[in-house]
Amino acid sequence: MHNLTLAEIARNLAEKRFSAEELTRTTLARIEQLDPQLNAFISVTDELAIEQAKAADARRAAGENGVLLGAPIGHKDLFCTQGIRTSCGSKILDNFKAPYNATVVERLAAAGTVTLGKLNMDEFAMGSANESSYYGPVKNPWDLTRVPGGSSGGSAAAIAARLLPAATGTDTGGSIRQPAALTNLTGLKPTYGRVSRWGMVAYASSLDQGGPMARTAEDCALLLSAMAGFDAKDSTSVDQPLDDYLAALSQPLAGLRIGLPKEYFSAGLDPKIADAVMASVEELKKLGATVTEISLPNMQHAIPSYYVIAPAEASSNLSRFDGVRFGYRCENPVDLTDLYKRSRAEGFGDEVKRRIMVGTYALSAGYYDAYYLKAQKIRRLIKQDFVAAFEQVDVILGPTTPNLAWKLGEKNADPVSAYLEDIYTITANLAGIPGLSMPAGFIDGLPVGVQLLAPYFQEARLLNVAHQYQQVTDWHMRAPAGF
Ligand SMILES: NC(=O)C[C@H](N)C(=O)O
Repeated sequence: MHNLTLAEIARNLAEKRFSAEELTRTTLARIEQLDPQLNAFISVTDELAIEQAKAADARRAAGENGVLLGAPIGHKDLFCTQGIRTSCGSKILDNFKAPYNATVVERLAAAGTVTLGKLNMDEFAMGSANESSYYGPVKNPWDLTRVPGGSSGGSAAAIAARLLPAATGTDTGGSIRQPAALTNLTGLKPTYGRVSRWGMVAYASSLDQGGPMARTAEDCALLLSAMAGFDAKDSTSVDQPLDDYLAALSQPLAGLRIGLPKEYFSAGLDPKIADAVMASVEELKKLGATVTEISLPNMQHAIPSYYVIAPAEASSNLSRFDGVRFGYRCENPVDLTDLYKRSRAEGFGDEVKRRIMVGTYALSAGYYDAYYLKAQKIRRLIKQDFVAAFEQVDVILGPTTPNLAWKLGEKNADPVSAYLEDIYTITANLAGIPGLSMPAGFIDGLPVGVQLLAPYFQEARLLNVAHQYQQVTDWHMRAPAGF
């Protein structure tokens, strides 16, 4: 059962080969048996899962047949779940039980999904290795001595190890696509505004976007269809009708114009990854795509501008965690200032503190123009690069990451080396365009991801290209040994 995709589960449930409750109990047993090796779950919500599974079976018995009815999923632990711990991977929210459900959680529950748990993540989604979590690092099922990527590393590890067929993630600067690449998954960051951010603990509000992670593009299409859409509770949600993501999957690729940005293949990219990416291009050509070299000249400024904008927004967003209203409070404060200071000093981890300091500095009087404003101007240039490129091509293709999954602890001494892992992914966040990572091969037993980028609101196109590629390749079907 554990190797089934969401689409296959839907067929089996419809044919009554097993019930949602049976599937849920089997999945819970597998999580209990195997998760200790991975640390992918912060909370396993077994009672809720059984309750939701029974409800899904009852809805099916009453004649409903939604594709996600009874589908097991997990949520990254920054989506608020009513009455259930929503920790954001941080000590400061370790005791926080959300009083309401995030829109994404609410919509997926209404579609009949069964929530098996809340998934580990980098603290406040800050990281690319899932090592900054208060609950300890997550291990990559392809090699337990390596990182799964981050910040949605728990979601990635759980799906790759077949503990779940699919999960939610969020992507502020690559956090869905980079862990998907490092664990052999398909992960989609939708256009900014396509998926509601209401009830998602905010990191960098102008960049954060929730999205699906699964093994196949088809499963991502199934999840996105339920997650996405206008939400009046999120002021940046865009009121535009959803495309039919499932119908789009079967479009032939004949005539598809692919752009390869020369900046994505320059120094810094592992040459073996470059070879795997070019092999995927050859497959797409066989499906009728044409290929042109393009340029995204401002890409080199993406990391510096992201690491001003994201910490600046984080320093503002995280000011609400003060020991008074939410979460952790220090013991025996002598006065209010002491309460603030010690609650935050004891509650936040090192990476979060580093970013709060950088962000506060960048926003402080006298430095705002030099850093934040300049970074915003660069952001505009990056967006214009994409707009110009998409006049020539339909999708942009390149590596998702410059390296394969690295050893746990390897980049801890030098945070900037981890920041550089986001080099190919964060431009999509800065511009707000959608991006997808799909499995494209292995090097020394470790997965390689290929990234596809498309114009605003063309998630259907990304899913279509990935699905067609997955019809002629089987990388996405490979499972790690031992899982
Ligand atoms: N949240 C993300 O998208 C991850 C990114 N590596 C960051 O640390 O900001």
